[in-house]
Amino acid sequence: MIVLTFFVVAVIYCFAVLYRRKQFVDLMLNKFRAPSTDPLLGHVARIPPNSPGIFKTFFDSKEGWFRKYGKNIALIRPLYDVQLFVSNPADVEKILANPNSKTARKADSYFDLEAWLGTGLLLAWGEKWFQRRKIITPTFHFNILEQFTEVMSKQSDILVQKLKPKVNAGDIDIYLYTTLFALDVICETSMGIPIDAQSSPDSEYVKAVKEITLILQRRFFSLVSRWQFLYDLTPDGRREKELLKILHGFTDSVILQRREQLLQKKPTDKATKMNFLDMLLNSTMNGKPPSNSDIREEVDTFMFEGHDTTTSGIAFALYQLSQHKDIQDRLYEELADIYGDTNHMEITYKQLADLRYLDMVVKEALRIRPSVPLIGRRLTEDTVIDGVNVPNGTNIIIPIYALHNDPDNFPNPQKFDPDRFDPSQTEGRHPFAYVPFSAGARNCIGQKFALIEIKLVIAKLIMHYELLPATEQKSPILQGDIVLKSADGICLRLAERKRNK
Ligand code: HEM
Repeated sequence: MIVLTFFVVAVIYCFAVLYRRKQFVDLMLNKFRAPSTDPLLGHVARIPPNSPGIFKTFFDSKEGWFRKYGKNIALIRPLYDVQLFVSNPADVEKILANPNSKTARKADSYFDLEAWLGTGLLLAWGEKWFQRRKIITPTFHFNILEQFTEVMSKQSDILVQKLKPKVNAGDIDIYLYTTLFALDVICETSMGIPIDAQSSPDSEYVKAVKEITLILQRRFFSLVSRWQFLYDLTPDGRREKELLKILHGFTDSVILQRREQLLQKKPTDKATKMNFLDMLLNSTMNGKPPSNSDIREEVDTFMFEGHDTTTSGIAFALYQLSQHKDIQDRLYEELADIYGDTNHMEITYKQLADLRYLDMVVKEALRIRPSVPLIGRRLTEDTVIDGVNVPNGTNIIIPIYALHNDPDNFPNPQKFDPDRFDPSQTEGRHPFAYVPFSAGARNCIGQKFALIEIKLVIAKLIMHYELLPATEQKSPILQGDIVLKSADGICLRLAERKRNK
């Protein structure tokens, strides 16, 4: 009898919750435009079950939902779960620049990442986030970035050498090269551990990151993923566990090596004396040394955020240059004016600031193909969006890709045009129309680091090689697996740079 009563109460409770959620869905659909929904599956029934299909559904420049339904859309996931997509710059500003945003929670969907990244800086919120950000911020001080530039330069030279055999050798997938380069950079700079990924290209870690990000994207739309015990029984759930062993095993080994080096007081080299990992190992959290799991969650966060994002930024920028000879020539001229025709150029941190056209090229590359296509927040207070009072607790997704490719913000958005970022043309643009690194208190802590890395490697490659369009691939098939990627690689051809100076 007790069991039966419990069962009946539980069923009534579930129905009451669903009823309340349905009422909220109806309210949101009344206020925000969206395609028609299935009663149980919401919009998932209308979205193809594969990564490029999902991306196209939302972001296609002609047929995508943001073109059809406007800037702010209510997406309904199974069981009446509302995710409000907001891409009106004024509304984006309200969410990202909210003075309370330091305690802002990330959207619920981020917590699918928790098994991998723990509650490190990306997922943390409130006091924990505040303390961690304070400890980690000095890692990106000017003096340290200046030292990191030497490592980035060295790794760029290695990349140039690795690409030599590919000159006049047909199409290559440049993504495969930039991902190893970025992994080497993050390990040697932030962790103080050189891993030589560029010399051993079959990195298990890189493959595992690729696969887990795909799985996590599928999880966002899956019905069972809401219940961990059910999700664990699915093929994706089981595979995720195997991948986590590889990912955590890798970061554990990096931490261990660095601990041993520090104990023996033998820093690997001058350039990596002070780094992110040392800063963490020497820090105190709540008056105590950080535990192994405190350190690992931050290392996992940095390894992922610090390599997958820059990989995408570099690869898509090189792709755009291969497609636009005029822009590439102008960039080469700017570099050649400073470095002449030397193959052995050393670009310093200070010089990078003077390369204005390079800066515009990189900004435009991150506009048209932002490495992080979506970010999310959970409202911590009622907020008026588009004139509608959206209640505390609502999940908001900011589709950076849609914002950057909206003709109202950037006319003719599909055109790659670095001149958009000439200071004469940026006047009057809403400051929140362009947010590749997000904005506000929870912006990207690695922004400066990333920009140096991207600029340096592009400059070195352009000085050595001419980038030409691929013969086979028409245009990369985009997919947003947390970080923007391409289903069929990012292809181009290389030729020896013809010196004209
Ligand atoms: C092109 C390169 C990069 C892009 C486009 C990028 C973009 C972003 C964006 C959009 C966010 C906000 C995420 C959110 O709101 O959920 C973010 C956060 C973050 N990024 Fe980056 N990122 C890049 C490179 C890096 C690098 C190189 C590092 C580390 C060395 C890094 C570390 C982080 C961390 C730790 C956070 C969380 C910050 C916080 O919440 O306090 N990122 N990044």
